[in-house]
Amino acid sequence: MILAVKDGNFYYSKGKIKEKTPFLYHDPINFELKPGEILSILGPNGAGKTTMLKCIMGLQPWKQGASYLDGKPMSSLPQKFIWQQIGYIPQASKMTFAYSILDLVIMGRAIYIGAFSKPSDIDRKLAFEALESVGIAHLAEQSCNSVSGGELQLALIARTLVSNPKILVLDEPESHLDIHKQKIILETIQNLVREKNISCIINTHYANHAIYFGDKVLLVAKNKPVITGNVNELLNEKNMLTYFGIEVKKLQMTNQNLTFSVLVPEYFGMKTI
Ligand SMILES: Nc1ncnc2c1ncn2[C@@H]1O[C@H](COP(=O)(O)OP(=O)(O)OP(=O)(O)O)[C@@H](O)[C@H]1O
Repeated sequence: MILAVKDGNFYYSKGKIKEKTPFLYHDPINFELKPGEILSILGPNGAGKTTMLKCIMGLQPWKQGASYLDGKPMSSLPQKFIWQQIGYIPQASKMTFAYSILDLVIMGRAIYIGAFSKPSDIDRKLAFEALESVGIAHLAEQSCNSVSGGELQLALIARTLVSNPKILVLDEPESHLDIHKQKIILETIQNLVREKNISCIINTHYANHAIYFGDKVLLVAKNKPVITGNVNELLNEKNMLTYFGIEVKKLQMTNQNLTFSVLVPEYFGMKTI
């Protein structure tokens, strides 16, 4: 399935104020995402990344332009069909329902379970395996209300895994996770994309995570051109200064004949150890 956005732009209406509201993005959004591709969206706080994800999926209608699934305008497609294709994981938020973590994940199977049917043993098994794959199977019977924000985030990712989406959309999935859980999430996303040949859009504050995926990036910031392209070309010292106002060094490391790039903020180099 190919997801495309053509000439997308958006503004939040200012209630009754008649003045013309400027567009949130300096330029219209344009990209095409094929199976097996990962697009990382990077930009400072308030640049409009979450809004962009919502517009891309149709949760927030573009004020200009449109999103397309396999060439068909998303606005013309049934909601049920769209949500069978897209697995969306919003930013972590506290759940107020007393479901168990396992039940939360089983809900991800809803599109495969008949309206009047109960989840089968297979649904339960798949849900448990998804919890294992993100490293929190030990929390299966615990209530959603009694786990940490990061653990809940992992459970929401597991819930999306069991629904077998063709397009995975994640809004800052690593933001509440410790460094080991971040690794699990990054590897899980990359394996899913490769093995199931799905596509993925991820909002992230971690430029190095985008480099890890090594695929496409979209850079956005207030009053700056929106640019899209290859991670290795766009995530450089000049663009980090332009889009984030921070000086970084792009370092190259070689390990077992593989060369990796990493962006290191200059302030790390200013301290003497
Ligand atoms: N419902 C809303 N009504 C009006 N303005 C909004 C609304 N939601 C967000 N905004 C504003 O739109 C801008 C973009 O918000 P958005 O949440 O998309 O940014 P973001 O890049 O995801 O930020 P962050 O990195 O901090 O999560 C911000 O200035 C925000 O205050």
